[in-house]
Amino acid sequence: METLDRQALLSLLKRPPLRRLLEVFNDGTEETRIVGGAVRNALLGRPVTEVDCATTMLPEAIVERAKDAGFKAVPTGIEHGTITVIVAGEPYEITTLREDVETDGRHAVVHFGRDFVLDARRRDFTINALSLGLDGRLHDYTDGVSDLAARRVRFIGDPHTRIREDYLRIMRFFRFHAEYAQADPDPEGLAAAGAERQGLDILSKERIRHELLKLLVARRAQDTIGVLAEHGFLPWLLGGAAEFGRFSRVAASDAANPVPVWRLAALAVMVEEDSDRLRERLRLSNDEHRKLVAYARLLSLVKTWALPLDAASIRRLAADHDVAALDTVLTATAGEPFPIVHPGGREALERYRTGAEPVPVFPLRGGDLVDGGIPKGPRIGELLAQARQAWLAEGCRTDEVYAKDLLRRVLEQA
Ligand SMILES: Nc1ccn([C@@H]2O[C@H](COP(=O)(O)OP(=O)(O)OP(=O)(O)O)[C@@H](O)[C@H]2O)c(=O)n1
Repeated sequence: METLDRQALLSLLKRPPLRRLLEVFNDGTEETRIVGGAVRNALLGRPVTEVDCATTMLPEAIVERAKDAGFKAVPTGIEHGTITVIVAGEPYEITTLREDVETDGRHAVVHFGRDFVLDARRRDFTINALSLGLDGRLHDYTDGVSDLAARRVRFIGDPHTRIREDYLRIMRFFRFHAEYAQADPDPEGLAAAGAERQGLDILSKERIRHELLKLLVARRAQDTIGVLAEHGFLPWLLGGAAEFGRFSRVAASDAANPVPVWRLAALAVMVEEDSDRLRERLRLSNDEHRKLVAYARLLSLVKTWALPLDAASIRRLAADHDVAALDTVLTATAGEPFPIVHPGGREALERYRTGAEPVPVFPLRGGDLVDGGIPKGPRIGELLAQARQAWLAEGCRTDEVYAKDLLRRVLEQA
């Protein structure tokens, strides 16, 4: 059992805007507490960036009281009873206590209540159901404290029932496990997640995307993605094959600054078509899609590169492609027979990746050709493209002598 940070928990109540908020929303009749992630993270001694509160007050009354106290109130999820109250520039979500009685696996029709116990029991995991009162009392109705101390993620009550209320909880189970747990996933939760996984199909792509990208960069993503691979979840989530070994190598090397899209590339992109499928399946942005395509192209390129990748090859690849994509490809494939990367190539890549050496930039512009007497028009683009190929083949030099000579050759040829 690890210790929990009670001091950090109580210091939440010392934050002046939060304290002020709780004082306004607690009186003899109404009660408001800090709930969920803020309590969990404070007890773990982790940073608390968002604070959610639960209250016995109804949404309209929250708005009215906030205004009386001079706080701004924005109804951000009024149908679920959520109002964002802004105190000294800091936003807090205050939600009326609820009991979700009707669910269809995606949405809940909310019934407001006044009972903190019922509100805790309708939540997903025991570690997410803790609440803290203004008086400093920690309320634990679901054994969340002992699970938190044991770094264990468990559903509240019957996992099947909790999952059927919202199938996204399958993803959340793995995401929270990867972020907070220590040992293997809770066997009951894992078995239920496997049995209910077909329900993921009814969820919106945006919700899956959100949880999957968070899971990919969670603290113990490597182990947890390994569990998903072992239990056959990955084809289900990704719609195609997965390369766990490549993911694992990237996750081991980028831990200080993980980027979800590169981890996704390593895990799920083998050929360019995978990028298109993932864009559709996970509603990726154009920029994310572009990165997956860059990864796919580099992967096929370096695997068939005729020579071992030395500093000159890396210089050329870096000049012509996305450096982060190149870095991810070479890290991902490091345990494979191809490509062969020379130490000099690795060092060069490291210099480009960290910015210690600038990535070479093609030194000619259309204007240089126009100044040299070529008429404006499509021919300029063609000549520049040819010159660029020559520049790449000749070592991507950027000095003035070379640039002038290149321009001279282009003009002669035209
Ligand atoms: N499908 C869901 C989503 C959320 N919750 C509850 O709503 C709270 C807030 O959800 P969310 O903001 O997603 O999680 P946090 O705990 O705040 O953690 P994080 O910020 O890492 O997402 C959770 O603690 C959990 O109690 C739930 O029971 N079922």
